[in-house]
Amino acid sequence: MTSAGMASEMPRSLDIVYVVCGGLFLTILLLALCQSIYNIFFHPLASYPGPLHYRACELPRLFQEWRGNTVHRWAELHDKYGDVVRIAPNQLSYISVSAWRDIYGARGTLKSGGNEMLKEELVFPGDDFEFFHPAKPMISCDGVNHTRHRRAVGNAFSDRALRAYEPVLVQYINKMMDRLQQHADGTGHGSGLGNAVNIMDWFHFVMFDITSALVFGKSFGNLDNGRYHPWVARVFPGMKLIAWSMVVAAIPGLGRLVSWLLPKRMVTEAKRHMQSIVDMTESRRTSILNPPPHRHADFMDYILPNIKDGSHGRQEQHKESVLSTEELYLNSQLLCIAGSETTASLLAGAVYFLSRPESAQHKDRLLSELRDIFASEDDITPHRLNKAMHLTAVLHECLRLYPPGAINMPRTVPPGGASIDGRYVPGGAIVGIAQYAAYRSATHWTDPLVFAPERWLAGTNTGNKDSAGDVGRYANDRREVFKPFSYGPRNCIGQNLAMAECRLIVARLFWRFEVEVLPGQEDWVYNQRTYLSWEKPPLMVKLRRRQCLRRTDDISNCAKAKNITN
Ligand code: HEM
Repeated sequence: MTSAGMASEMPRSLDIVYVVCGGLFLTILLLALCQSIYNIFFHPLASYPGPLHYRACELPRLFQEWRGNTVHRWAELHDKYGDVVRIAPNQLSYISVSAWRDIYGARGTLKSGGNEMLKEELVFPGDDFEFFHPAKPMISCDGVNHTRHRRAVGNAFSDRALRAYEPVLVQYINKMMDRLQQHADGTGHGSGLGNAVNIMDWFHFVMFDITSALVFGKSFGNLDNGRYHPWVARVFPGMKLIAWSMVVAAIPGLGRLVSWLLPKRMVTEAKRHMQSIVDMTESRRTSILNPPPHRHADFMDYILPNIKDGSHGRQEQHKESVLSTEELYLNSQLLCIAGSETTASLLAGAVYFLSRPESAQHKDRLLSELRDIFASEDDITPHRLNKAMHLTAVLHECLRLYPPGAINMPRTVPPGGASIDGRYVPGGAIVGIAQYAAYRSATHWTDPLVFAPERWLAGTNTGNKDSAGDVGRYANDRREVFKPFSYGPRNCIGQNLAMAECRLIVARLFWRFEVEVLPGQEDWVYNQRTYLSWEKPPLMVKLRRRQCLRRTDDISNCAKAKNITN
């Protein structure tokens, strides 16, 4: 072919490319339009309310997930549309009391003829992050396996077991208090400068240390070193990565692509992260043969008798309380993260809310309650803290305004469909409760945005005005909607432990220190994004040792002493 001929061929082939691409683009656009019209007018969920673009296509929800803005956005939508909102073509979000029972309540497994809601699994782009397939941790396995997991792990959370763990809690909380004391005295090192401390870090340190001590019999050593153990440090970016991966995997075709494009370094890191869990679990397992002196009680005392190598997948064992070694590893990892990150959020919430100027009366009331029960800080024990009703009310109020499990916990409606809130929802739809929205909805709460621990004491009080305010004002609050540890067979297995840990830490922290949140953090809880859990920025506080550390100290002298030291 001559060069002139080639030149005339080139534009013609370019034209063809343009026409094909243009045609393809128009076809995709047309298909998307048809799909959107179907979603809006003919989809089985078409009669549910929600913004037009959310009902039409999946992208607005995915966009919010990517931004980590779902909890705030769903709260706005519930304020506008009511108890149920269609947040995506096939997805409903609820905030009503009865939806808790309908979605998360026991309904019998599909296998046994029941119609349980199916737990949405985390969908990763590719198989690189699926360790020990087909084994799964208890939080994401199917209903039948889940019963087996709960039986195998349940005894580790009995009242008797929790009492056996008390020395572990006290040991690590003492360590944290000592380190914070150094900061208050201006001699501290590690996460903080002088008496200004990033308390968020210290809450992560203490919670990951306690939980690792309970899972592996040995802590991560965050408190000793005053910094994050590398395993813990990788948890937070890891959660963001998983949240983003789930967004990408939800777009057809993109999941595989991203799995190919993911830097190999990330996959290697994830493998190394899991390998550390395997090593630590195995080290705890072999320590049975040669137990260290003064070994403390831990979860494994109760779980290890239920581990049988190679048991996974054997049908007859579904009914028993037997786990495979792989399931043990996956549950160890789950316990480490679920037991630490959540409690650290609650503790930070408590510091934030109690330190606000308008909360002074709640803090005073908390201190006087503690002084009524205990003579000194050394007297404060987890068991005796059960009596501290105001302290529990404070923690409930923090869980309401800043629930650690804020994101919707999705479930898939089983094939036959189900009735939720008295309305039929077809099989395959994804449903969930928006806790953050439910706990700040004016339809459920009086003064929903006000931090008012007394609302939790209303049931035990006649509504008289007392030093903490008018408790009767909150008599009509719908406290039944408040389930920060979820509900039903898959609720939080660690809730009693979590409350015991947080009661002990908050009581001792406020007993010993004046805690002041430094200026510029007034919106600390309100501006956070969520990637599976809250993405918590530093919470800078100033700590000052109180002058009155025993019940017998005269409170009026304390006030004077405080003014002098300030
Ligand atoms: C304030 C602290 C905590 C909060 C608010 C909390 C909240 C929750 C919620 C909402 C769930 C249900 C998740 C879902 O259905 O997807 C859950 C499950 C779970 N939590 Fe907690 N949690 C806390 C502390 C703990 C602690 C201390 C542990 C253990 C040491 C723990 C271990 C677990 C486990 C293993 C599950 C999965 C249970 C199952 O699937 O059967 N959590 N938690």
